[in-house]
Amino acid sequence: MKNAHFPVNFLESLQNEPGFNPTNFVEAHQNIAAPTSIRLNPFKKTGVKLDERVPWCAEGYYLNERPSFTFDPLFHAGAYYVQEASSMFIDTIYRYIKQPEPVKVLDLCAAPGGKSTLLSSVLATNDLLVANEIIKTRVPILADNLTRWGTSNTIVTNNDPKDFERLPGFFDIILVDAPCSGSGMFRKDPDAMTEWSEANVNLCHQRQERILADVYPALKEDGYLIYSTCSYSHQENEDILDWLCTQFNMESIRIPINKEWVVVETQSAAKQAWGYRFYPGQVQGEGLFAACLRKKESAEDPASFKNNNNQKVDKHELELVRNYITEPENFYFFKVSDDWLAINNSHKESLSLISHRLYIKKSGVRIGKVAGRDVIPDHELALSTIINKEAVLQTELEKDQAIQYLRRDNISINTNNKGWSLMTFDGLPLGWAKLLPNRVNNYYPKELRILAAAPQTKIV
Ligand SMILES: C[S@@+](CC[C@H](N)C(=O)[O-])C[C@H]1O[C@@H](n2cnc3c(N)ncnc32)[C@H](O)[C@@H]1O
Repeated sequence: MKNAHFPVNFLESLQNEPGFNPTNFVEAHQNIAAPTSIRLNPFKKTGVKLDERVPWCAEGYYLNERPSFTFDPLFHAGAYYVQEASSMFIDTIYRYIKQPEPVKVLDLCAAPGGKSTLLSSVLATNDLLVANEIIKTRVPILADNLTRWGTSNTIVTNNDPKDFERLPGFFDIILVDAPCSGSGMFRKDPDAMTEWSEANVNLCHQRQERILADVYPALKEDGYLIYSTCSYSHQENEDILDWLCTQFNMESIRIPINKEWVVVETQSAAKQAWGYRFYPGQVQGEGLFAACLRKKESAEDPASFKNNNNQKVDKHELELVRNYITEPENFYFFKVSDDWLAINNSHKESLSLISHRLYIKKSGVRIGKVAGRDVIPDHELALSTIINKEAVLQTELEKDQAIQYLRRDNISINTNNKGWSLMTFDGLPLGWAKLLPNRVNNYYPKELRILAAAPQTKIV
């Protein structure tokens, strides 16, 4: 990117920000391209070898160039997520505050799902992740990314932060990756510069306070709040930490960082709350601010949560669908309309509570519908990490065939097998097809199919 034209007053407004180096910063925006980075899915291992690690994230790697992810079947299989490197710092924070007991985690501002898939990688099966997005049109991308990731302990909701007051003291950890003025993304998205103004920074600050005040009651006593923005502005970062510590009796948590990362550790003016700033030109990544605080005061008694969700179960159908899941004894099976779903047993009660208080868009893994003695398997099952692959046919595809399949084109396969089959690439499922005597019916979801023309350059 050449000759970055920063908004009026932008650079001046950053002069006193901790660790800000205008020379490095301008140079990075004018002459250094934003690095490309991906985060591998620890539950979907492939033979891909990468060597340049993102230092603050166990599964994060830099790539030498930006390949066409759309034309990489492993991307569609959920083997990795394309994520800006600085954002992966949430991995360091989570691993530091991680408790031995099962936790309930809320990602309040979750779409498109970068930090949700990250959290989902570090959570155990008996931990619960609620990934929420307020904007309805952004929920499908969040749900699709989590479906690709394949974990079974996630619930996706579409609610306003205020609605979470219906779950007082419910969450052990809340991540608020707040909507912000977006200056941290200027290098990747120079168009964002046109929207920046000091007035907008102030509006964002007010909205951030409102979001945090709304969700605060849902955090348990001694629970952790992780706050992040992709803004450099004090008003949206350290000032928010001061406001939180003043308003809510929270204590700041200092996160150990390695000096070699060149992350800037800051403290807020009034309460000396710790924060972590990432500047392009100093770190290999974009702008990020992150901080972690702990709630000290008592929440409402979580024991007030009671539920009664004993659905009548069709035993014949249940027997059929159980076969599709590994270790079905660890799962609670339930129906939504005609679809069977499964979620870890430990989340049965949470699911029931949440379903009475919030608007659920996806929960656990959708297995499919029972039709007579058959199960029509769902796409979510194909991509999930709990599918019992021994119970289903599998057809391994070459790369060209995989792309045809992902385009939802007709594919021809030389096989004598018949019936539902997982279509796999490099051993990882991409979706379902039905093998018939003379043809293959492609059941890749229409809304997910590749529409783009093939790239001219070589795919790496
Ligand atoms: C920085 S983005 C989140 C990125 C996401 N955490 C990730 O890592 O992929 C902020 C999100 O907050 C949502 N948002 C916007 N206004 C909001 C509000 N008033 N309350 C809660 N969320 C809001 C946006 O739709 C957006 O998805």
